[in-house]
Amino acid sequence: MIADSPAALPSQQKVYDVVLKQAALVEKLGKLEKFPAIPVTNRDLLEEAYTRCGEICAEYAKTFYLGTLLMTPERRKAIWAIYVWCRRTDELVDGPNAAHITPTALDRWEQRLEDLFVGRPFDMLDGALADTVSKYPVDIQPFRDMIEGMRLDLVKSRYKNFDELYLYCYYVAGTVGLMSVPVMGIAPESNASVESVYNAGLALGIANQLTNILRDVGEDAGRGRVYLPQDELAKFGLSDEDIFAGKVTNKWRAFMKDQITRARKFFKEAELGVMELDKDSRWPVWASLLLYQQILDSIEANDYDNFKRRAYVGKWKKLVSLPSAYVRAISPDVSRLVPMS
Ligand SMILES: CC(C)=CCC/C(C)=C/CC/C(C)=C/CC/C(C)=C/[C@@H]1[C@@H](COP(=O)(O)OP(=O)(O)O)[C@]1(C)CC/C=C(\C)CC/C=C(\C)CCC=C(C)C
Ligand SMILES: [Mn+2]
Repeated sequence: MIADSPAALPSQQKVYDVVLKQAALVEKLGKLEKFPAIPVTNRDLLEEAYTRCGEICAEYAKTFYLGTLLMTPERRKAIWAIYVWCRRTDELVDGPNAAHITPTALDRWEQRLEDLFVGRPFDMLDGALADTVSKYPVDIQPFRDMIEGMRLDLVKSRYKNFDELYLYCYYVAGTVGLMSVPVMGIAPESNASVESVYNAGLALGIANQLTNILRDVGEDAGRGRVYLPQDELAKFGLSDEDIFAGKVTNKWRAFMKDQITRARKFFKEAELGVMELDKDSRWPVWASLLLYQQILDSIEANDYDNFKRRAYVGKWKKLVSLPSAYVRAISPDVSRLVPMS
């Protein structure tokens, strides 16, 4: 779906404005690493902060961490800093203290974000991100929007239609694509327009989140949450009651096939952009794309029982995917995205 086409959903058009703003920032400031870094008074402390970010990343996302080791040291540190900020943001609503999180706490977290973007970090992990955003053309809006997604999670547990769900997926995951592309960099030989590459990054976030949602249907239902479009459930003769009953019926299988097809379309859209990224950034992206896609295969292999069986990608399959991602990352390819005008 071309987000600026008349057929696009209102939420897709709204999100596309953020893509355009981010792309304009990159074009205005140059594609990469042209920023003077904010003066850092204690370089050792900053290095320590980045090291800690790397450790957290390795602890929570081992495969992804391995992928980042192929990136240049500067980019890898920046991606770790972004990862840690995202992880901490998600932990606010999903972590051990989630029951105590109020909108005011999220407002405070957002104030910390605003502060770090102007070079006033609250703690050392914020300090790493402050350094990153001073070096790369990263816009603050996707970060604000991720917090908005967490706000939504505090008050909303049903999604009327895909338009509403798309916006949620953008907030909590599409934003990650928009935060990461400026660091990963667009290949100097790429003929694609900046916004088409950002759009592909956004699509990867959306695809990942749709996959997350489909994998976690049973777990989310256990928390009283249904992250599925209510109108589409109704179209298949299903309702919340069926989700809470957790029985795999033919109606459920048909509904799930439809949802999986949609998630795969977003993965396809994302694939087009990976080859436009800087060469040394492609491998971790391919790896995450291939691994996440396999979760959809696993749901199918479980005969669509995402109520009681958790779809996962086994160690062996993960291992096999890594060289395959590597081969894709190094193979020469011609641009298939919208060329620069
Ligand atoms: C051109 C092109 C294709 C560029 C690639 C752009 C790119 C790097 C996109 C990354 C997409 C990505 C990994 C999105 C993350 C989606 C995700 C899993 C979001 C999760 C949200 C909340 O979901 P929920 O609570 O339902 O799920 P859990 O049960 O908690 O799992 C998140 C947890 C939000 C927080 C996100 C992160 C911690 C991941 C942040 C990742 C990075 C900054 C690194 C991304 C880089 C690579 C190489 C994958
Ligand atoms: Mn979470």
